[in-house]
Amino acid sequence: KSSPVDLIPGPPSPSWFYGHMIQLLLPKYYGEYEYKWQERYGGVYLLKGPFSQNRLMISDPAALKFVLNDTATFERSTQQQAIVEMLIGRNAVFYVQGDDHRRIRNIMNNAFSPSSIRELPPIFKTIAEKVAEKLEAKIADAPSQSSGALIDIYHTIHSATLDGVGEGAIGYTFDALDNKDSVLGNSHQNIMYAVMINSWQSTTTYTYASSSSTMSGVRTKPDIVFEGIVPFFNKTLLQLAFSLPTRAFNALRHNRTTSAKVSAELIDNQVEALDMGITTRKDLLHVMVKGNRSAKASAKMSNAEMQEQIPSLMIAGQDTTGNTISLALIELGRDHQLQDAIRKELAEAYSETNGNLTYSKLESLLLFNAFLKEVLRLHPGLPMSDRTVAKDTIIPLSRSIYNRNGARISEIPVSAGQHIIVGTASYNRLTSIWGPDAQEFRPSRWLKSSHNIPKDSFGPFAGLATFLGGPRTCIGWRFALTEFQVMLSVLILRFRFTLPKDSPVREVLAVTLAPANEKNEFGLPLLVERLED
Ligand code: HEM
Repeated sequence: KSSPVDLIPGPPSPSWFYGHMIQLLLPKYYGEYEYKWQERYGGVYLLKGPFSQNRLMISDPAALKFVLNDTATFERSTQQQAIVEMLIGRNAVFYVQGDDHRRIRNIMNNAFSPSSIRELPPIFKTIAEKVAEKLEAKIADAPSQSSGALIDIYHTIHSATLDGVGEGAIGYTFDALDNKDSVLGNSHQNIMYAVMINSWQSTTTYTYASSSSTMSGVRTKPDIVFEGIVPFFNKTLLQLAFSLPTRAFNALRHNRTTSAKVSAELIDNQVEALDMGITTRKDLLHVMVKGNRSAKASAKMSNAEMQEQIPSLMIAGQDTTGNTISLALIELGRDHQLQDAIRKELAEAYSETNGNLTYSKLESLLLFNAFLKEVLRLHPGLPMSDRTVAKDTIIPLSRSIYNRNGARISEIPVSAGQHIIVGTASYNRLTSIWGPDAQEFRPSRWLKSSHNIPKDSFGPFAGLATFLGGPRTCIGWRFALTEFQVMLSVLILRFRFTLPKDSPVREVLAVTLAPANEKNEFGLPLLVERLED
């Protein structure tokens, strides 16, 4: 059956079976094809999914804003929903829709407000100090007597962000940096690898304790085909698939049971503490439970709902932040001049405040924050998302395009069922917004007084699509930013990072954007040198 989007131009499909999905999801480095397509076709073009299904790729600002603001018409895609349901359940904030979503977000938004986030820097600082100690220990162990060593920092950073989301968001101590095993940590790590590697055929379960081993993290061809097939599954078939006795599904089931149990305990502890009059905890779950108690009955979350937000926050908050910090260190490791300038700004602030870099002080650092914005622009943790059109509608464009018949169009009709790719990374590189040097990493662009946030921009931060926008905006963007500021400031003040000249590291898509070597193993070897105090 022909569809109105058939007339939208796009690159020729290399395969009926895979469509463009191998090029889009599994290129040698992320964006190898996508950014060229964008250059050629602009802010909206047509791609093919598995079995040549139409997939409308959108990075046009007006179109994206329209799609993201109307969550009733543009729902999270069937595939995304199926995966969230398997991983967490139907109460997860990612899964719920409409009034339930609004009610749950209201209670959660309160917990993620600036006043709660302001309390987090000391928590992040303790974690960052532990990272620094680990790096120092590795430098001390290095065979050469120099002040530096080649260290794969990837897993240390990931443990740090697991600890960060544990202590900052859900009030749980993973002690991942101390290589401690924790029930929730083990289980969480297993499913993340199960999902990221090869969700449906994984023969290995990884234990958190051995997470320093490297592993392949990108999606395989069967995953992509599976993703294409999921929309054709009905609920019964999906549930049947979920009960298959493969290791990956075992890990998923095990994790759901474990995290439900631990989450229930965490909430009980919070309630108990509140009953005893303890209201001084700083983690966001504390604020959530407190807010929920005082909310009126119709606005409350049930216990079952509250429980599913705990694994939701863990899944959303660890890899995204861990990878972004790693990718930020790559940029610093490539450019010592920039690194030195940021270090100078940080050192001045550090001495002015006697080493107490508060939330407001960190917010005031111009170059450091320009750098973070540029990292979030070019390395968005989730470089794309999906939506499914729930009812026929017309998407406006900020720039008209020519359709396949040569007619100029400034809007695109779409039918129910149409799959849309939300091109976050592509939007962040639009030359119409960011200028002719949009592809270049240049933090100074944010320092120009003439730099304007684009008029069609959306989203909570700096006109970037990185945290998306509309009612489903990333709830954790301020949490993430504060964590980056604190962790990176501690590390930059103490160490100099260098990316080796022949480094094979590149950016790949493994649900989130991650650094990987030529064998698709996650990792980031950097030369780390201890600086004089
Ligand atoms: C650099 C770090 C991060 C990036 C790039 C990021 C990006 C995103 C994006 C793109 C979405 C929307 C997904 C979609 O609807 O398709 C999202 C949603 C979400 N994020 Fe983040 N995120 C980050 C960090 C965090 C952190 C630290 C937390 C929590 C501690 C968090 C919690 C969430 C939650 C709960 C949602 C679901 C919101 C909803 O559907 O209402 N994120 N994030």
